[in-house]
Amino acid sequence: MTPELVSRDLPATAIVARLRAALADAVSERSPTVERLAHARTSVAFRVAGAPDAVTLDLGRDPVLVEDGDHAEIVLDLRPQDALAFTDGALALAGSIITGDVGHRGPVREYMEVDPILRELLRRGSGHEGEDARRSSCPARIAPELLAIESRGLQKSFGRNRVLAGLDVQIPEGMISVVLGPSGTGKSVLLQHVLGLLRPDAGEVLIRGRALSGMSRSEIMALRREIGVMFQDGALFSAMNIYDNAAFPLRQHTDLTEPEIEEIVMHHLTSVGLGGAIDRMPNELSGGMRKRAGLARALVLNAGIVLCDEPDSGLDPVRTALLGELLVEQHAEHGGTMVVVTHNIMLARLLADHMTIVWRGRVLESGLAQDVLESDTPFVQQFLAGASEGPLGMDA
Ligand SMILES: Nc1ncnc2c1ncn2[C@@H]1O[C@H](COP(=O)(O)OP(=O)(O)OP(=O)(O)O)[C@@H](O)[C@H]1O
Repeated sequence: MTPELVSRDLPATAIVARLRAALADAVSERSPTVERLAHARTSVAFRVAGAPDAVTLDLGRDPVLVEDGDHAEIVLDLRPQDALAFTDGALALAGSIITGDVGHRGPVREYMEVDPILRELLRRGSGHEGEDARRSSCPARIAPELLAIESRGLQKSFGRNRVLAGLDVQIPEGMISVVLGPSGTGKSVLLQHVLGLLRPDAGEVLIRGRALSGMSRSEIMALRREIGVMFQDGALFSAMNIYDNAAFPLRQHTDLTEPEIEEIVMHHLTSVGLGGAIDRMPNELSGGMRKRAGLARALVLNAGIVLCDEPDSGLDPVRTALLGELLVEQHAEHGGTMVVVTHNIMLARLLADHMTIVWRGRVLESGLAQDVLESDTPFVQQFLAGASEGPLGMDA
């Protein structure tokens, strides 16, 4: 690779051709490693084995060579739905996303398997049908270093009500992951375990590879700062206006000055369409507005993981779709890992890069959304169709 590999002046088609070549090169004989940025959605750095330098490919500016061992990234400022346009050379590339720290080095293929954009680039760029088919099959298990959240054999009962029955969930870093399941199947209980609000009867939860069970109370409190939560009902403080609700986490967890807080809060409230409603009290808002205020509050700390518990509850289908689009937009802007818990299949289809179907406290199916949606497994088909006939019964 050379510094001329990608340049802003190149036409999109040339950028695509060069990037494809670089990616193809990267997963073949040179066997480089990829550096994953913990908070970035599509930032990837290639380090070519044996080369003295790492190459930074930043499509928003000229590429830069950095010294071996330094921070380096390739930044593709693309949303998943733009990946096809990008590979067709029809999309002009702009901007960049550079956030977080290098979190992992490993074979680029591992990263590729959980990053929908890289997968698509490589799949379409390879030109080998057989290889395409192999690459598009979702790995049964994702490398632990690439997971934002993992639950292993999680069990939880309330009295005689067994809610989680050995739940193995894998939430990959950097995507919108939807945990889909019918009411009462234990999705919210899972989120409470992730936040350290409930202790499992057996099994464990790991956040970015760290087991919650091994953490002290203060470490769990610190961890919660890394996790933004959009609660089911918005969970706004009724005595505070919208501005103060959104400012609350910043006032509680940071030393920022009020002007700095104002800048952040106004940015987020404006981006969720509430810039004109900052003085309103929660009871003066519609259900959809309360959700959006809750989302803004979940985002202000720029947490690497955002959990959204039933964001569609109480919303009609149109408002649900609008909120879904807002979540996709916000994720594209801020990156990170977004976990959406819902029983709404329409919302899941709209949002999910990755999907986990939970049934009776166990995982039925998990993988990249396109693979899960196309699964021919009878119980997944029945679940996605919402059909009463099939292997899933009341007592399944
Ligand atoms: N703190 C608790 N004490 C006792 N039972 C609980 C507690 N929390 C949850 N449960 C029970 O656990 C089961 C699963 O609840 P959970 O809220 O996780 O379901 P869910 O999948 O999120 O469903 P929904 O879509 O309705 O929110 C329910 O039977 C619920 O009554």
